[in-house]
Amino acid sequence: MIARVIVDVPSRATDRPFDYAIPDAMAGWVEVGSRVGVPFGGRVLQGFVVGIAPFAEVDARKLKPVAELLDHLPPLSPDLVELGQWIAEKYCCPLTTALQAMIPSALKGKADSVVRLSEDAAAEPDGLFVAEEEPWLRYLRQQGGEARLALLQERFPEAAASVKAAIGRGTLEERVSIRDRLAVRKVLTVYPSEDADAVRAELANASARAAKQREAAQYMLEHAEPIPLAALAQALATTTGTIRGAEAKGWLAIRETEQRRDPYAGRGFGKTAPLRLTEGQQAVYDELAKAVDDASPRVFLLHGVTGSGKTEVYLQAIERCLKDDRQAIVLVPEIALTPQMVERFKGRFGDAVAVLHSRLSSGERYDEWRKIREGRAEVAVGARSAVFAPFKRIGLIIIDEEHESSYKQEESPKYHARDVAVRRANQHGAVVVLGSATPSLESFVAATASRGGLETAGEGAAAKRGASLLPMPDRVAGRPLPKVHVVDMRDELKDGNRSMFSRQLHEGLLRRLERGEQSVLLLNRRGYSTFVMCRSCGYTAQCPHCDISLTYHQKSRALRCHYCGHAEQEPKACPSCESEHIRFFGTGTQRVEEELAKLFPGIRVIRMDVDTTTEKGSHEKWLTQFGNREADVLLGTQMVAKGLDFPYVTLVGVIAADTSLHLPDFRAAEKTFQLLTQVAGRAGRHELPGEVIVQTYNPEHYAIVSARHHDYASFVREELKHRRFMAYPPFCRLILVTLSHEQLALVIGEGEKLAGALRDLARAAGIRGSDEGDGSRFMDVLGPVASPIPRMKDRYRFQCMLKYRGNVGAADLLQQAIAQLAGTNGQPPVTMSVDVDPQMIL
Ligand SMILES: Nc1ncnc2c1ncn2[C@@H]1O[C@H](COP(=O)(O)OP(=O)(O)OP(=O)(O)O)[C@@H](O)[C@H]1O
Ligand SMILES: [Zn+2]
Repeated sequence: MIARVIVDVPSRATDRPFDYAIPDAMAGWVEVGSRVGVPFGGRVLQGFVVGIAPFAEVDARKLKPVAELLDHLPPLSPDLVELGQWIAEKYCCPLTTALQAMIPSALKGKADSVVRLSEDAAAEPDGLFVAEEEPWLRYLRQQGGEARLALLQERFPEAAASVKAAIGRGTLEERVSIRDRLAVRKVLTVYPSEDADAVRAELANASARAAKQREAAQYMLEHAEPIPLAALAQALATTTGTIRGAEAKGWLAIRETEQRRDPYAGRGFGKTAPLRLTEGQQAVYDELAKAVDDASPRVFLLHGVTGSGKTEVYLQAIERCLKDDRQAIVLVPEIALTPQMVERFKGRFGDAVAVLHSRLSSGERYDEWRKIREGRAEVAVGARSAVFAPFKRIGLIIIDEEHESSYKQEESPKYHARDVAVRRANQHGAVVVLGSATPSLESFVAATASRGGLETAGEGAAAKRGASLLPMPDRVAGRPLPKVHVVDMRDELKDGNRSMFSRQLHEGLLRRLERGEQSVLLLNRRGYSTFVMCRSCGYTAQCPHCDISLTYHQKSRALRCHYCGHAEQEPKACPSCESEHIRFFGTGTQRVEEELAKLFPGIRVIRMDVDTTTEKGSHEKWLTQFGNREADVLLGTQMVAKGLDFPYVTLVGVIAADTSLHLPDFRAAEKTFQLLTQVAGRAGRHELPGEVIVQTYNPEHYAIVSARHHDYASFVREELKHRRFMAYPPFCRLILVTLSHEQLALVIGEGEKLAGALRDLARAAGIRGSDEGDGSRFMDVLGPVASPIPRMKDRYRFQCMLKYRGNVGAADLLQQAIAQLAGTNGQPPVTMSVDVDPQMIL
């Protein structure tokens, strides 16, 4: 049999399967999805098996064999391999990049070639046909018979030929060594002897000298439960050596066993019972339950206002799915993976829940992933990549806060978890639930297009099959949505208030302090920067490697570049005019914190932003403290806007609603509306009524007006008008290509060539521009133009944008165009990064 293998070299030239013979010893073990080591270009590389075939496409005698099989259980299943192929095509990336994205990082590791003396050769030096005194052989023996091939070649360049010859004869075996060999944590564990009676008899006769060994044996007889060696030694106040002595006598056994790392070990999750659903919840649940039972792929958009009880509906739908003996995946934004959220799922489904997110160590992630792979979990709760959870029979995939841009991966493969989920659900006959209080326009249009007759690009995730809209317009228990006040900051200035707090917000905070209630303050820092500017000449500090201002960090008194990490000391005088009137500008969370302390002496503030949440577990710690009412104010960036449910929060303040409104991004208004609605939803979720104060310089902007009235429908109506007029998604689709290189002229030249090639290809395929036909099927090639950040890490950046609609095969045309630019090595002379359906146009 033949294995068709994708080697782990992410380049265009190697992006196809290569055939290898499956040795007899591995027959039946090598499957689609297996990870193998294969000889490739003089080395042994890691690869994935993507096909098994009876015959090779090349001369079978020239075929090399698979060198080794790397796992007991294949890390990927055939359906995941197929999903990977779909991702590679749709998002224009090498297949190996797509497959690597599906496995935990502990399994990734760089593959290294290792050589080892074969057993025969080690026993019989003559078999090597190499003089025993050859330095490399001596070295290898000193190393216990094994060394990295690259290291051996580097140390003994003159011996390259004789090493190669030894490999050829098989006296030196070449293997792949991958770090994951260490990924499973093993501990030495003590087991009771299998023949307890014999041990008892011996203990009765043994001399008194081995008292501690007897004690250990006695302990194991009494407890009969395996215990880690170190723990037993500690419990008996003795050494591990003593216990090994008891093992030597046959009184107990010591074995290496795996120790599973459970990130939530030792934390009790109180078991919760299903709540009695409200009428609104029941109606939605009934629809979902029916679809889950049908087991045919469906997509639902659950549009439920904040606090409408979406999570309870998810929980009960999952329960239904598990009863049908199928598994469920729940995706939540990384930021929302708070203990609160995890608790709700663990509380309902206990140990059947595996949790996957980036704040776990890679070992913990690996163990949680294996819990799924080995069938010990039924529900996976996690961020974006949990969409690849290796379940066999998926019945339900839930995407909470489906509008969140963090579902789009920013590095290759640049996939959107929502689209991948819909595809995966099709493979499994599963139901997808997209839940949000503020659905993305793409999903909303897909769910209403069939009824409202809106013509759209029609290829979005939800549009594929036509999503069904499930509304939940009311909060649980008839609680009202909080009242939203909009404060015009221009009036504050006119009335002589120069503070960052309006009089109304100041007053609101004061009242909460008096009443012992809590407040959440949001400073949307995106688009903000705390930059350094000279008041005399207007100089601003720029990164020497990137065209972007440096950001001031007060703690270290340093200026840092957020793109390349460049750091420098805060200047004492302006480097340009030597004036001393140089200072930092902008309103970071740090400054708000200082201002709060000044205005409200004794106020207890928890600040949550990238600077205060880098440490593992810090995010949790802050929220627990706030939940225990150890602080009056929770101040932070976007991360305070999502998913939090605290009963004593009665005031939400938005310090500057405009910061995201004026970004050079066609989604700016949508992002602003979503953020305001989400953060407003944190107030008054329980008995105490809530109030929201939004400060802005644009009180008449429709994003702010609609948020003020909790009016999603009017926002969408207005926003769709703009999108249609500008021909932006969801009325078209986009592909962004960014070209980068150290040489400016080369970037521009290649950009021109790429755009030219694309236009020619489109014309040849009979695809017209947006201004030519009726607009139902077109493709425009925009650019090349300089990227919004035209230089990053000393590389110049230009971009081309494909704007298209209808079935034009844009990704395919792009691949062809890039291939035309490629040199003999298969790569174009500049770096090209492709982003299909970009979320950010930066
Ligand atoms: N059927 C019910 N009966 C009583 N309480 C409920 C019910 N369903 C949900 N709740 C409670 O209502 C509150 C809000 O529910 P939940 O957090 O699920 O809303 P949500 O729609 O997910 O909100 P958001 O989108 O704002 O995060 C929670 O405290 C939850 O325990
Ligand atoms: Zn920089």
